[in-house]
Amino acid sequence: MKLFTCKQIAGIDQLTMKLEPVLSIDLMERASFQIADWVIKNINHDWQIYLFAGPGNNGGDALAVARMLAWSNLKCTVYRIDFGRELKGDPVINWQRLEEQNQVILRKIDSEDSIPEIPVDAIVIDGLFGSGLNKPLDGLAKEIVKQINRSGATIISIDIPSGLFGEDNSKNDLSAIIKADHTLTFQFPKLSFLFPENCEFVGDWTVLPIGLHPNAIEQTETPYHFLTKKFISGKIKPREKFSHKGTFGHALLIAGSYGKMGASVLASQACLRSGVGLLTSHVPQSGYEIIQNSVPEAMTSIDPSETVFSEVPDISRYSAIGIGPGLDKKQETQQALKALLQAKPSKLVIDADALNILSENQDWYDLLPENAILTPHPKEFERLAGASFNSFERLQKQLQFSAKYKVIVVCKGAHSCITLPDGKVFFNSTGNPGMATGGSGDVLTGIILGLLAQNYSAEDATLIGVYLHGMAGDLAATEIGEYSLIAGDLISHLGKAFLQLE
Ligand SMILES: NC(=O)C1=CN([C@@H]2O[C@H](COP(=O)(O)OP(=O)(O)OC[C@H]3O[C@@H](n4cnc5c(N)ncnc54)[C@H](OP(=O)(O)O)[C@@H]3O)[C@@H](O)[C@H]2O)[C@H](O)CC1
Ligand SMILES: [K+]
Repeated sequence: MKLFTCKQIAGIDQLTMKLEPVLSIDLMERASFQIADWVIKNINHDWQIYLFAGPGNNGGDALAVARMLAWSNLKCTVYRIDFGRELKGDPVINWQRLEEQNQVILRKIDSEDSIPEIPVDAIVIDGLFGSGLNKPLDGLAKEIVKQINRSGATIISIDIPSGLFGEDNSKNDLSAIIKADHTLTFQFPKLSFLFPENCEFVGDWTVLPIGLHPNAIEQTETPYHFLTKKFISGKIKPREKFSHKGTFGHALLIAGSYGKMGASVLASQACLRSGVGLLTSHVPQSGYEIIQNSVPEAMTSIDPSETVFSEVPDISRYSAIGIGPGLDKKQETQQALKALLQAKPSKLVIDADALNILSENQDWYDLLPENAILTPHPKEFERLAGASFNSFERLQKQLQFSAKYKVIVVCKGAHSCITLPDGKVFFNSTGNPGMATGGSGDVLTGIILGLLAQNYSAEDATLIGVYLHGMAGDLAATEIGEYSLIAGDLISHLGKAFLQLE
């Protein structure tokens, strides 16, 4: 699914009105109906509903929602912020319709004294400001937001929590943003919803389709995408009847050191469960028995060192290479990593300690092969590319890094963010907090490696791998919950995840 900036969404609205055609008031009615329908299905009908309406179309939505909730006899009071300016456009029509309906209590807020006290067992519907916010909230608007946040009531935001920008909140006043329990957003999630620091404002979010015109969406260019099941399913290649293990590639995994062999075991198992034909796991001598016993399906390549990776094996036989999990950062490992990069492997995944070694040797970045896949978590990315003030700034750094070194970067987390050298950005839609546990990243490396070896392009191996990894986590969580989830559960649910994509 494409993701757009708020400005672009306004453009898509305009195009929809022209192409469908539909009047703006009717588009507002359609959008508001979706909100009202969700509210009616999801809230306790005995509770008082406080609707807050701002001066623009977000406020217009709130007014229409109030009228629709009254059809179902819900107890609604509308508070319309009054900056002393006349309402304009569609909100005027919706105000008049509410007056005519005469079933909803209508109040205006024109000073701090007129801001209501809101009881805890109330529902607040926040239609103060939406995608048309043009500066941080202050004055009366900020006071209303603070009062709503203080109330402890259940807050449902229309389209976007009031005060939050759809993209960059680096310069925003964070004390002047609604902290919603639920955000009901129109047609597309906004970029800022995907950044962890905004979770306290956005709460749980739901996308409500409002029938924006497919041609308008198609015509509007964007670098931002949200991974969907349909998109990923379309990338999975069927396994042909006459294929054999040679058809599905031979992966080399360089992982594990004395005391950290679990990383090699997990990544090896995940690689095999991702459909690779053959896997060779390169391990130090002390890891030989461990890997043979734990992953009998894998072949082994044994390093001369007893404890760490110290020498690159002949890489010519392998279709893809993965390096990093559990490697440690000993001097001989650092030199061996450099030698591997100098050998210019054509398909490479780099994770964990291999990334940490790189960040301590930044002059090696130029050795990175084109389309190498780097899978840092935010801290590892910070070591690679420097600190960022927030996730939006980090995304800009990530894009620069991908473009400069022509590599794919996966910044792992909730909604893992993937950047490509051509400037495209993909946010993942699968996964859950249960996956924040040791070994989860090793599993991802194994999956991506397995797909790369099967001759998926670096881009596809990354997108499918990230999505599958999260999906396996979601399937595991439905069976055992998030608390008890461990990395091994991701591997044992990979099969079911693949089945869902067929
Ligand atoms: N496709 C869709 O998503 C649809 C969305 N709809 C809804 O429309 C809003 C966007 O509506 P818009 O009128 O563009 O914007 P807002 O309602 O967010 O607010 C604009 C007004 O607010 C004033 N403003 C902006 N920032 C501030 C501020 N910091 N302090 C005070 N006032 C502010 C602005 O006034 P200016 O004079 O400054 O321009 C405007 O008066 C979207 O979010 C959806 O809810 C449609 O209903 C259906 C299609
Ligand atoms: K809002």
